[in-house]
Parts: sequence; structure tokens; C-alpha cells
Amino acid sequence: MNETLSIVIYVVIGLAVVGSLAALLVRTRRTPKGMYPTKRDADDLPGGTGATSVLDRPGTAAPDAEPGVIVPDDLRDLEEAPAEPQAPALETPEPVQGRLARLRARLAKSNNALGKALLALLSSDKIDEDVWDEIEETLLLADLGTEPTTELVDALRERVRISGSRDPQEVHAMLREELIKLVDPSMDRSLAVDRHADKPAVVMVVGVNGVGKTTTVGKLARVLVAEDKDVLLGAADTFRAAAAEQLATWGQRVGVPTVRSDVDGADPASVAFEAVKAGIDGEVDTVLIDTAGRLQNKVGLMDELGKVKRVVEKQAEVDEVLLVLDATTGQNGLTQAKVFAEVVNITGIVLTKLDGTAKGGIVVAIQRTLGVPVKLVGLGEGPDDLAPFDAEGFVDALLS
Ligand SMILES: Nc1nc2c(ncn2[C@@H]2O[C@H](COP(=O)(O)OP(=O)(O)OP(=O)(O)O)[C@@H](O)[C@H]2O)c(=O)[nH]1
Repeated sequence: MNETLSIVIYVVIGLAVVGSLAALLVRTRRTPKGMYPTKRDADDLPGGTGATSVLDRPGTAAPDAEPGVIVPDDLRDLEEAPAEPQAPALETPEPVQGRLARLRARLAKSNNALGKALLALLSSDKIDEDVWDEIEETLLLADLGTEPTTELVDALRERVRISGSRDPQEVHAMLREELIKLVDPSMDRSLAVDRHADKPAVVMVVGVNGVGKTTTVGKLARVLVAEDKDVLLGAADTFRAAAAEQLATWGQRVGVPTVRSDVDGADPASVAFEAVKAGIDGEVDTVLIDTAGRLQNKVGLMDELGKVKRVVEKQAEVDEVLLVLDATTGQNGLTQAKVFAEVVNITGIVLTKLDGTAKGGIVVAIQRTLGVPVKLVGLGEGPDDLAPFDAEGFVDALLS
């Protein structure tokens, strides 16, 4: 009996011990709400009621999430992104033929006052000294420059004296002829972009920051793609970090590769060298090189551009050095042009933002100052708003 009692007592004590141990275990395993039971990995989301700290990135309410839960957009993008990133559809640039005519309205709009004022003055009943003074002033305001203005006024005076005509059509024709003479249709405005027997043509694009240089390289790539050329871009503007990215994006849109450095502030000459090397290896038609232009220090600019050109010339001839100028900067553009002309041998001018200025006369002033033709004009921010320049089309736009 005693023995049976002892066994019962032992069993009861044993059960009690097991029970309390189990209760203890269950309690220690329960984690306070919102706390992570183990040490957190760096990429774990923060827990607890402080979970809103995840929202320091822009986010929106996800339709399938708990009410009040905002999923950061970048995380949602990841969730919703297709497994294989799709290549963007390639764009087809507009044909180059007839571009200036298509964009003529833009030029006419901004330079309307010039043409209209000249025609009105020249067809007035009496052309006296005051009228000639006004004509002169109008031309100077359009940034034509002193010497070309005097030439034009003298030529018109002579023709008006001889013909005595005030007929608007005749006056229009006279003015058109004289303006075309000033813009000089005899200048060779062709671009040297054709591949040589065994090497690509190399085009360097120079100019100060902000004039539209990178945009121009991108637009020019499209012009060449529209002409069925194989093009390669070199992002030698390593000064501004975003410039290479911007250029590569232009290239991607039309399937043109870009050689760039992933190191900020890399040596521009070595990027240019690699671009030309890749162009030779890839047997492309044209290599376009975007460069950085910091005018604060002429010696630095000279060193940098000179070096880029010398290094490129170790492998291939530089066929074109295009200087990009912003037409809205007027006389400032002329000063820049002179500095660049001292540093490199400029073969052509790209005049951008002509759609935003009434100073179309700058075309004449720049050509006169540098003795180099304007080869391309930028007439808007659209990807195909770059047109080959021609004297007649330009003057017709001014007088339309
Ligand atoms: N309206 C108008 N805007 C233009 C034209 N060409 C370029 N732009 C604008 O000018 C701005 C500057 O262009 P960018 O190409 O970045 O200038 P950038 O000279 O390359 O500057 P960096 O890359 O810093 O050297 C951009 O907003 C362009 O869209 C043009 O012909 N007309």
C-alpha cells in the first residue's frame, strides 16, 4: 500500500515538473509583437509599430495590401517587373531631307519681326535717311554684326536707287538676294561623316556646357542613322557625371552603342581613344565624340581638347570638329567661338536654340568671325529638331 502511494506521489510530482517546464518554454518562445526573434539581417524591414520608417522612399497604397500599408514604389516595381527586362522599341528618326523646310515655321516665328520690318521699311513710299537708319538698327538688333550690316545697307541703297522700285515683290526679291549673299551659299556645308577605306570617320563635338552639346551629339546620331550609317558614340564629357548617361540614352533610342567610363572624372582622352578603337574594331561608319568644355580656364581647355584630339589621331584622322554655339547668347557665343578656334581647328558650327531667338543674324556674324560654315541648326528640343543648314532655306524662313 505504502509502495503504491509512493508511486502515485512520484507520478504526480513528475507530471507537475514536466507541466511547469512546458509552460516556461511556451512563455519564453512568445516574442513581443513587432519584434524580430533573431538578430536582423541588414535587408530586413524594420519591425514593430515603427514600420513606417520603410516609407522614407516614395510610395503609394498597394491595392492588395492591408489598409494603411504603403508599399514603396521601387519595391513594387521589383515585384511587378517582368523576369526578363524588355529591350525598348527602337525609334526611327525622321528623314533628313527637307528637315529645314519642316522646321521653317519655328525659325520664321522667332525671327518674324526681322523680315517683316525690313520689307515694310523698304516698300515705304519715301526711303529717306531715317528709313535707312531704321533698317540698319533692325539688322544690328538681329545680331548680324556691324560689317555685314553696312554691306547689306550699301548694296540695298544702290539697288533701290537704280531700280526706284517700291513694289513689295521686287523689294522682297532684292532683299532675299542680298541676304543670301551674306549667308554665303558657296560655303561647303557637307559633313565629313563617311567611312574611309579601313577606318570610321571621327567627329569631335566641342562647346561650353549648356549650349546643347550632348543633345546635339544625340540628334546628330539620329541624323546619321536616318542616313543608314553605323554609328558609335564616345562619352568623353567625363566632367559632368550625368552626361554619359544622357548620351547613352540618346544612343539606345536608335540602337547606337556608347563607349563610356564608369569612373567619375575619368580621363576624357582615354574614353575617346577607346571609342575610336571600338569603332575601328566594329567597322562602323562614324564615331561621334562628346567632349567637356570648361571655359573658366583657357589653358586647361586647350590641354584637354588638344590631348583628346592628339590621342584620337594615334588611331584615326579627326574628320570634323563641330563647335556647338547657343544662338540665344549672341555676342557671348562669338567670344566662345574665338577661344575654341584658338584651341582646335574647327570645321563647322552647330547653332542651337535658333527657335528661341529673334537674332538669326548671328549665323552671318559667326561665319564671318571664324571663316567656318554653319553646318547644322537646332530648332527645338525634339529628338529630330536638328537640320542641315542651307543659305536659301534660312533666308526664306527669315522673310516668310
Ligand atoms: N529650344 C531648344 N532647346 C535646345 C536645343 N538644343 C538643345 N536644347 C536644350 O538645351 C538644354 C541643354 O542641352 P545639353 O545637351 O544638356 O547641353 P550640353 O552643352 O551638352 O551640356 P553639358 O552636357 O553639361 O556639356 C537641354 O534642355 C536641351 O533640350 C534647340 O535647338 N532648341
